Amino acid sequence: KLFDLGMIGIGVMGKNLLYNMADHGFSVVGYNRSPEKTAALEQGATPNTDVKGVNTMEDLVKMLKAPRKITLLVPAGKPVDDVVGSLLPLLEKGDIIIDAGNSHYTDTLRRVTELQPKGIHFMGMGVSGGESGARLGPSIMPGGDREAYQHVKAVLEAVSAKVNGEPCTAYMGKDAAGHYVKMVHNGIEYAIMQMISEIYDLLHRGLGLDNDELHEVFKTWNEGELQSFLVEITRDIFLKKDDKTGNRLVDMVLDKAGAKGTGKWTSQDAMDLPVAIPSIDIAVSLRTLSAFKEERVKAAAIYKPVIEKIKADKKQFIQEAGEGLFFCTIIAYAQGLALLHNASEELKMDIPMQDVVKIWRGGCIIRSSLLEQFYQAYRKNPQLPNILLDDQLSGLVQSKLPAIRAILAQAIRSGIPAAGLKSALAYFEAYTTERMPTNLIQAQRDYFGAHTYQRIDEEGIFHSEWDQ
Ligand SMILES: O=C(O)[C@H](O)[C@@H](O)[C@H](O)[C@H](O)COP(=O)(O)O
Repeated sequence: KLFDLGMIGIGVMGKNLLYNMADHGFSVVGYNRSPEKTAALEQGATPNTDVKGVNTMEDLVKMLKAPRKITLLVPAGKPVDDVVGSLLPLLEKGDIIIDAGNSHYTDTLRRVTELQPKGIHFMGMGVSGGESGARLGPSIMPGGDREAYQHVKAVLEAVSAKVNGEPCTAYMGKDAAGHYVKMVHNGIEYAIMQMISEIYDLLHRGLGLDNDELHEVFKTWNEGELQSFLVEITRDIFLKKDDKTGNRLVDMVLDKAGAKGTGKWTSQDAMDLPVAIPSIDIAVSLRTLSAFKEERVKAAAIYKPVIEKIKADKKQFIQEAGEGLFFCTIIAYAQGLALLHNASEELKMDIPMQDVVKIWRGGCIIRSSLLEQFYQAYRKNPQLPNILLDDQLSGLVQSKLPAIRAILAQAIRSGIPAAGLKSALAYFEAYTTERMPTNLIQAQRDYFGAHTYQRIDEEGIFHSEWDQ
């Protein structure tokens, strides 16, 4: 008997994705050196589904139908190269390796190029949705060789989340497009999480809402235009009790944010392209700053910051905070999607933007009701360089301006950082400014470094002796 698919890396994500495939009628083989792990894999499978565990790669390869389709869910970097290195001698022309981990797209590009001459298809595939997503329906972002994609299209569509019956997976483009799209997905995730945490700070330290009130606010927001996975889990987080102390667990969590790298990669790549994504950059930086806990405590002791309580009408401020978050969330997506649009052109990946936002409507961490509106915008204009240029969305964004300005004015008066929210408004105001003050920067650069400048009234490159 030959099996449909193989999985190398049966940790939580790998195992859950494998079970999801089996639950949709595919026969799957999971590889792990440890017989205990593979035995546990078989035992944990849904009864009457076709799950097999093996302890050698030889056995894995021998048991697969041609062309072999082997998914890797191992840590990014060297572990992926090690597995590919062990697999290669066992594979035949036409076989397909799918890296479903959070690999850096340049590694994927290298692997695609290295394996092509050997006739082995290497696909980089983003999988979003965490452990439960992998098990019940993630958003899946496959990229690479289109012919290879045709061989896995059916299983990916079967296991992915569904929105209006449509699968949250589609071909993301050439080469490393799948991992590039996933990287930017995570960059946007960082920005939105940062913005939600700042709104929490304004409502909690500023307006004085307690966890029950915060729960109610996010519960209401999740029933409206802010409906999204991140607002939904935030709603639930405020109610979670700490078994140890009886306090709310969120209050017991240390304010040092972790980061596994995808957010940083997004910022690094945007700087290189270049495309401006300040709200993602600031989210990465503030995770970094949060890790300097000891220094922050010292600084707080020196400056003794006093948070001035927000005295605004509670109901109205909460309303404005919701609209402000909505505004900033759109800006976070706008920056990430603009990066994807430009990177697709620069790296010749032909990323179908309307499919990106379509498959982000469900299953992934940044899924939200907003994605449907972005989908409509790209359907109208697949080459839209920035969603802020869409006439439908521009009206929506414009309508939230008074609210974001009102809450940021309060934030500044209160002494609450809100750097992510501020970056979103600043980006919007700069992006919608016909004449930025950068003429002065050009003058300064030419003054101290003869870096030249262009004129508004004449073609050409100019230099002036500014001190004469
Ligand atoms: O889409 C997802 O399912 C998540 O984004 C997933 O990929 C992972 O949870 C992040 O990589 C965490 O990233 P940080 O550790 O950098 O926050």
